[in-house]
Amino acid sequence: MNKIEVTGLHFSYGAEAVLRGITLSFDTTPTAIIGQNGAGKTTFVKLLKGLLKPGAGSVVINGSDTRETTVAQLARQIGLVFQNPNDQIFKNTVIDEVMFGPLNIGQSAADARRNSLQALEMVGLSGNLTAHPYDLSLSERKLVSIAAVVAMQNGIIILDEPTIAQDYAGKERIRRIIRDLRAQGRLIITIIHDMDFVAETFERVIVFQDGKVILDGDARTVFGATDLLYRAKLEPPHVTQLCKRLGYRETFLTVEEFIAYQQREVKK
Ligand SMILES: Nc1ncnc2c1ncn2[C@@H]1O[C@H](COP(=O)(O)OP(=O)(O)OP(=O)(O)O)[C@@H](O)[C@H]1O
Repeated sequence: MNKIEVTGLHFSYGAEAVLRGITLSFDTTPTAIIGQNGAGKTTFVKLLKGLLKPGAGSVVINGSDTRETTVAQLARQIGLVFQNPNDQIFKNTVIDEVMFGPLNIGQSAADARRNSLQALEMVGLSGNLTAHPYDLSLSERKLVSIAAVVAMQNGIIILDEPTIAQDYAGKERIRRIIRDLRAQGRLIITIIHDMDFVAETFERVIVFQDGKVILDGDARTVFGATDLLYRAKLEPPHVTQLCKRLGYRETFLTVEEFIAYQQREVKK
């Protein structure tokens, strides 16, 4: 069971209301949360992780209300990969770094090592076990921080901007990781500004604006709602924008999709 139920969630930092009535359910559909800077995305995922507690409303993770659950208990169910890996990494070797989380939540040394080796295999860093994380590139460090959370075997994983500092190959790798985690039945939620990657990768997209959800649906429906997106100061994916400007009524999410459509039209 990997499930999140958020009901009537409000949160303020002092007098500043940041989340203003959010109701959402999450199952194992890979989901992207998008929204302009300051929309409340990071605050929302901190509430999911139990690092912040609701001002009003509730967050229920696999049946447990976060107000009645400690951060340590939640850490066994939900993992958060920070936007900046440098905020997360502090050990001297890659393998020690990745094993830290699993050991910390009570896995045996043997289990922690096995899960860490599998996670490093998944992110493509099995050849770097004894490297110092700071001798790796920023994009590789990001993969180390993903492996460190994957190895904890949480059913729910939140990624904050996973594609930052990733080149094309890195993005392909992250796409595969998300697909593999989904195939394992894990629930993946990602905060992200890279709309092309969202359109190519996520089945469900949720749009935050000023602490509220203004759109929630499959990627094609959300990216087809261009007026609402522009009002939320978001740009649809490049291929979606191009095709709309060329006058197509359909919402295209990927270049491949558009090419396939054109080839079908030519044959008619
Ligand atoms: N610790 C804090 N104390 C006070 N205000 C905060 C704190 N963290 C965030 N805020 C404010 O809350 C609002 C929402 O911030 P949040 O980081 O949740 O937005 P976001 O959608 O994640 O933005 P970004 O895309 O820039 O990461 C912003 O106005 C921000 O300045």
